[in-house]
Order: sequence, then structure tokens, then C-alpha cells
Amino acid sequence: MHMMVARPEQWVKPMAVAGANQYTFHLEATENPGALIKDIRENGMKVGLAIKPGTTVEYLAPWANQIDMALVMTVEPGFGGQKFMEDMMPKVHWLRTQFPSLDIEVDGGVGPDTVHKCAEPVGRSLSDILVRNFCKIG
Ligand SMILES: O=C(CO)[C@H](O)[C@H](O)COP(=O)(O)O
Repeated sequence: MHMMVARPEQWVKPMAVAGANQYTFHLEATENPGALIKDIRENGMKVGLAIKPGTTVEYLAPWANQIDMALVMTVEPGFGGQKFMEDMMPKVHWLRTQFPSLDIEVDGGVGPDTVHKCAEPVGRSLSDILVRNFCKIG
């Protein structure tokens, strides 16, 4: 579950009860990421940590060894259909280099014209999970 919400603390238990196996929250939305990570684990879920385009990857780095997945937003959160922000790719590259076993998700503007930019290999594939809400095939 990608929880693009304010006060993500309040939805941990309900999502676990609903059967979620991973809980991704936005680093910008909490004042205590460590406590939230612990709570998610204690509720039996994997931890995903997302950052908005304006947030530096160094802000995420202290938590990288405690999470299962880092999500680099390649659009501003809010709505679909936005243009892929290629200038977010250095964040992905840096994370892949510093934390080789960490799963990395890219969300926003991913499509036939941009997907290769997310997937160029750096040891292993640059990004592991690509999010696309609407995709026309054929
Ligand atoms: O919630 C989102 C952004 O707030 C979407 O996950 C993101 O925009 C992906 O959509 P698209 O298919 O348009 O790239």
C-alpha cells in the first residue's frame, strides 16, 4: 500500500487488519520515521519509504537499512497524467549504488517513452518497481 496521506501513523493498524503486506509512507508526512517503521514491522508488514521530488535522497539515507523499499516520486504527489521528472534519476542511481539490495520503486510519468530511463542497469536493474496508473497497450 502506498499511503500518500497526512499522519500515516493512524492507518498502520487498519491496513494490517485489512491484509496489507507492505506499508509505504511519505517521509515528509511524519515527525518520527523510526517509530513508524517499528510500528509497521510490529504489525507484520514490510516497510516502504517514499520521498517527494523536492526531498533530497540524503534525507532518506539514514533509514535505508531499516526499510524494504525506497520509493522515488517522479511526479508531484496528487494526480495522474503528469510528466516524468527525469532529474529524479540521480536519486535512484545513488540509492542503487549505496544500498544495492534495497528495492527501489519509481512512481509517476512512467510509460513507453520513459521506462528505459528507470530501468537502465547499475549492477542490478536501476529500479525494481515501476508504477503506472493508466497504460494504453497497442
Ligand atoms: O498517485 C500518483 C501521483 O500522485 C500516481 O501514482 C502517479 O501519478 C502515476 O500515475 P501516472 O500513470 O499518471 O504516471
